[in-house]
Formats: sequence, structure tokens, C-alpha cells
Amino acid sequence: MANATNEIRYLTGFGGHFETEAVPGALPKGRNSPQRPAFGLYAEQLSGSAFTAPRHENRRSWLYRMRPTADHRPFKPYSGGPALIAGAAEGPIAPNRLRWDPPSDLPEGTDFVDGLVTMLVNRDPSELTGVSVHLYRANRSMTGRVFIDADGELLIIPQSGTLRIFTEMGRLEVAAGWIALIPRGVRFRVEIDGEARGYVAENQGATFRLPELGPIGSNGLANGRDFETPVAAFEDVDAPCEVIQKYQGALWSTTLDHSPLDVVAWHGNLAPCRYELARFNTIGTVSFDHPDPSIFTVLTSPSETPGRANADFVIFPPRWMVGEDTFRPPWFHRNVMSEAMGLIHGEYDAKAEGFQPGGLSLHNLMSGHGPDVESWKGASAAELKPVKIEGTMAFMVESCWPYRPTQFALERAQQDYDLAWADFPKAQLPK
Ligand SMILES: O=C(O)Cc1cc(O)ccc1O
Ligand SMILES: [Fe+2]
Repeated sequence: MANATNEIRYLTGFGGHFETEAVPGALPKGRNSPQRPAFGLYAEQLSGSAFTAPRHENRRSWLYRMRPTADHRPFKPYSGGPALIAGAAEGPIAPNRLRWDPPSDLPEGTDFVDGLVTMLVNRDPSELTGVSVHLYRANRSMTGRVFIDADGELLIIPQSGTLRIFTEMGRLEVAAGWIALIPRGVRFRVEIDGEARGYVAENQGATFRLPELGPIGSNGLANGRDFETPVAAFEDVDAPCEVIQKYQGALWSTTLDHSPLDVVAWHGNLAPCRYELARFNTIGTVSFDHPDPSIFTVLTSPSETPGRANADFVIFPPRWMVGEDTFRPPWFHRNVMSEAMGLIHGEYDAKAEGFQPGGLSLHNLMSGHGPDVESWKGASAAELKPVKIEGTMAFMVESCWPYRPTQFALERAQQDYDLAWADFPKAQLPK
């Protein structure tokens, strides 16, 4: 089925067992690794979970490619992209709330890789847990090079501009309002027209999956059928191609004499996908009280502790607010989980000002936060008729591991963020 908007074809479903071939006959039937794959292709397994992971956790795909990935020369340190994985700032993490305007000095005239800037990190990649938050600004397509992240799966959240992502396993188009998920280790190139900006959550832990629905039942939130995985697509290019790899927190580079985007067919349940956030089936109160934001979870990466996410990707989409006798915006709270938030467009209902599209905020473990004074005043006085929050899309990457800002982030944080919560009137007790 052709996709009307961009001619790229997709397979639907989250984490399904897909099979796809760009050349008829490339995909072996009934086995993974025949003695002689069709056309002299190389069969190669890509594992996203341990071989012995329980069946419902097991993620792997088989790729049929023109040359094996093993065919490369040593990686050497890469000197571009200086702001990616800059490492956390020295010293203890201060218990302060932090917020950023969209940085005006993100890399300029760069492609997606060199345009990435790390803002927040929270575990060493070798621990196979944690999540980092990066921003990007890119003005050029990647040409003659691809990127591969061995440290984590990449959740790409465009804020403006459209990315065309040519991965080993096919092509995806991802505009603002969509997300893309690229599995750990899958090589890709990003093409753009004009300028593109956005966020990347780099998940070093267990692969993102749909959250349990519990009493919600068998439908709702992000529905599996709305995730789209590209069909196989490849390029047959015998020209130098640089491979830039993020590996254990550092960047490395090697140059091949061919494009590694040469996977002619693949099958399996580990593959890139995209999802339009507008498809999210938002559920909320129809009686009273503001539910915990976990009700807005799109994807979750569990930790080893049940119910405590290594990373939750949560959105705040347009929705009706109908709660009776309820303070409707997010309440005041302190959380053992750490909350990084971004804004794709519009306004966030807990922040009357200062939180801009392309900006970022951090409310780490146990830091007191909630509505700013203006939002609190407005919502406390509002007439509680049904109101539709429209034209907005905020998101949160919530993690059980406190985030550490990078030096780049610390140097650019708003200086007066605490004033968002200054001068609340004191409660007046009966005399
Ligand atoms: O702090 C925030 O703005 C995120 C958030 C939103 C909400 O609706 C409830 C709790 C919460 O942490
Ligand atoms: Fe919060």
C-alpha cells in the first residue's frame, strides 16, 4: 500500500514480526541463514536483546545485505560533533529546577550528526541503563556518511522541519508532530530541506515498548497499529562512506568503500518505526482530580524494578478538560522520578510563560515543582466548564535516574527559573 503523502511504504504494527524485500527473491524462505543466500547476499543477525531473553522480550532481525557489516577498518576518534556526548558537568548535581530557552547557538551549517548537542545524561552507557536528552539543529543533509549509535536506541522528536531518515532497514519520513524510533546499532543517514530542529532521547536501557493498559483494557493510548515500519530499501553505491559511531560515550569514525545502506531484504521484530503523536488516544478524568501523567505514556523502557521506568516517553496532547471541582493543570508535586520536558508547539498548561517550543526543562528527583504563579492563579479562578486544550504538544522523558546537565546545558540555563514559583500568597488559616 503506497503512502499517499510521500510514496514511502510502511508496514504497520509495533514490534511485529515483519518481513520485507526490495528485490523479489532476496528473502530466504523457511530459514534464516541458508548455505548460499540469494544473489550472493550476506545473512546477518542484529540482536536488540540477549539471545536468551524471554520470548516476549526477545528482539532481533535478520538482514540480507550486499556486504557484511564486519567488513570495515578500525574506528578512529571522530573530531566533529563536539557538543554531542560532551559528558556531564563536573561536581555534584544541584537540587535546582532548570529550564532552557531554545539555545540560539546550536551548531550552524551542520548535518544531523554534527548538529546534535547533549543536554542531559544519567548513566554510563556501559551499564545498559539510563537515558540522555539531546537537541539538534541541522541545515544540511548527511552526504557520504551514516551514523550508528551503539549506546542506545534513538527516539527522535522533530520540533520543526521534516527529516527523511534512510536506515539500513528502509526509509522513514518524520515531520514535526511525529516521532521516529531507531534501534540501537542501526545505521542511518538523515536528509533535510532547509532547517530542522528537535530533540533526541537516547535510551541506553531496555528497548521502548507500549505500556501495559491494565484496567484501561485492550485499546487506548498509543495503539500498536499506528506505528509504521519502513519496507526494505537499499542503495548500491561503491563510493567512500564515513561511518560515525557513538560507542561508550565517545564518537568514532571509519570509512568504507561502499554504502552500508545495502540491506536488500530483512525480517524480524527489531526495526525502525515512526508514529504520529496526533494518533494518541488520550484518556483523562471524566469526574474529578487530575490523573498522574503516566496516563499519557506513549512508550516505556522498564528498569529492573517493576513499575519504575528507566525511561517513559509521555506526551501532553490536545484534550478536553472536564474535571469538576478540580484544579485542572498539573498539581504541585515532588517526584522520586526525574522529569525532563520539551515542547513541540503551543503552550504547556502548567507554565504561563518561559517554556518555549524547542526549549527544555528539568525537574529532577524530589524537586518541588508544578504550576507557575500565573497558571495557578488562572486555574484556581477559572469557571469549570468543559475546556479544550488545543494547539499544543509537550512531552516528558521521565527517568528513575536523576539527570546530570552537561556543561553546555548549565551555561545556558535560564537564570531566573525559580521566580516561576515566587510570591504565592500565603494560606490564611481561621483566626
Ligand atoms: O511536572 C510536569 O509538568 C509534568 C507533570 C504533568 C502532570 O499532568 C502531572 C505530573 C507531572 O509531573
Ligand atoms: Fe512533574
